[in-house]
Amino acid sequence: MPDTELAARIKAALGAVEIPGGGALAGYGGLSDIIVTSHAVAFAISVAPGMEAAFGPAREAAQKAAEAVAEGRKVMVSLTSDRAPATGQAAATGRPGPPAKQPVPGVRHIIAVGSGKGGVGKSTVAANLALALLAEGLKVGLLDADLYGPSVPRLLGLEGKPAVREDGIFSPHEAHGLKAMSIGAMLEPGQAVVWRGPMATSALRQLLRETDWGGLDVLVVDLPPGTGDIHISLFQQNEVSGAVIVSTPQELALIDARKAIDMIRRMGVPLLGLVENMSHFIAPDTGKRYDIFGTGGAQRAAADLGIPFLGEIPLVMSIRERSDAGTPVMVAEPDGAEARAFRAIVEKLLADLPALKHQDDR
Ligand SMILES: Nc1ncnc2c1ncn2[C@@H]1O[C@H](COP(=O)(O)OP(=O)(O)OP(=O)(O)O)[C@@H](O)[C@H]1O
Repeated sequence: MPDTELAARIKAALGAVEIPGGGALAGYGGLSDIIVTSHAVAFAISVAPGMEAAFGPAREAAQKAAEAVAEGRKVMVSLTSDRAPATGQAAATGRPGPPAKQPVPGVRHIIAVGSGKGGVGKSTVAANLALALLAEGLKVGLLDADLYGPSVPRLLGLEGKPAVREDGIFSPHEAHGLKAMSIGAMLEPGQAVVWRGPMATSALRQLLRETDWGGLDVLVVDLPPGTGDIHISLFQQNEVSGAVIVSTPQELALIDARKAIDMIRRMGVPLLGLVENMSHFIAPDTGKRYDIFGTGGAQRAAADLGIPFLGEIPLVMSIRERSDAGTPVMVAEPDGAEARAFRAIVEKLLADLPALKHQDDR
């Protein structure tokens, strides 16, 4: 059935969902467009501040009504208000504050990997760092939250969509020893642009919290480039142990990286450090190093910003070729120089965050 037809059927089903104050959800002005992909259905209900709890039952009823006609697709209904509800101390003082941070079930630590701009190799670094953590004997997952360019399926060679259990919980893909989920599995090519704001954050929440991670020591989250709704939602709603920023040596990328770093700082998430990717070129025939972009830019920037410099990854054809073939260099050439560079970064991370290794800290 064409997507628009299914969207119309879902809207019709929402005609039976009552909203507070009377009337049906289908005719409510705060109901967003209904997005239908081959695997998922998503829509948002936006309510006045303070009305979130009152709309809770309507949201649940909407979820059930949509599921009944969604032909097996995962249904994501988000409830949003213009202002975050007041909680904790903020509530006591009458001031609005962000919702409390929550641990993710089945996950001890989250490490977010971000970048100022796209195309700097953030996903490549995230996947190889996840594999280097795995090589340290940790149980590791990789969540691709890069809505605008999900690349984890290509990097890890994932095929098809993740299985959904009867209770609606995702069973993640398993690849190279990692548990992996990608927001890409929920999207049609070219559809990312419509998944803005509440819909994107709702997708992230469900991927995080409605996946059977099965007891991970660390979940590496590949963020979209820059700063946006996904970042705010991840950092505000979840306990994140730290963030790694990936940058290329070019100054422009570093300026963008500074913005991302400032934002992470403001959100109170520990900055684990900066990784310089594509830092220099190694000639495949002679093994000679060429500093094509100049040297030390990221290292100086890290020092200026007062965050650790975690290390540099060379620009090498094999990293690209291995990634495109679905077998990251950490798996394909575990003893090579590039894999050693990723392992060295992970050693620094573990030294700075020893709790990652200690299983009994929660
Ligand atoms: N060190 C490297 N050497 C060679 N090629 C690399 C290296 N790092 C990444 N690449 C290649 O650069 C391209 C972009 O990498 P990747 O998708 O990881 O970047 P990204 O920052 O996550 O991009 P986006 O923001 O679009 O998701 C890919 O083709 C990847 O294989």
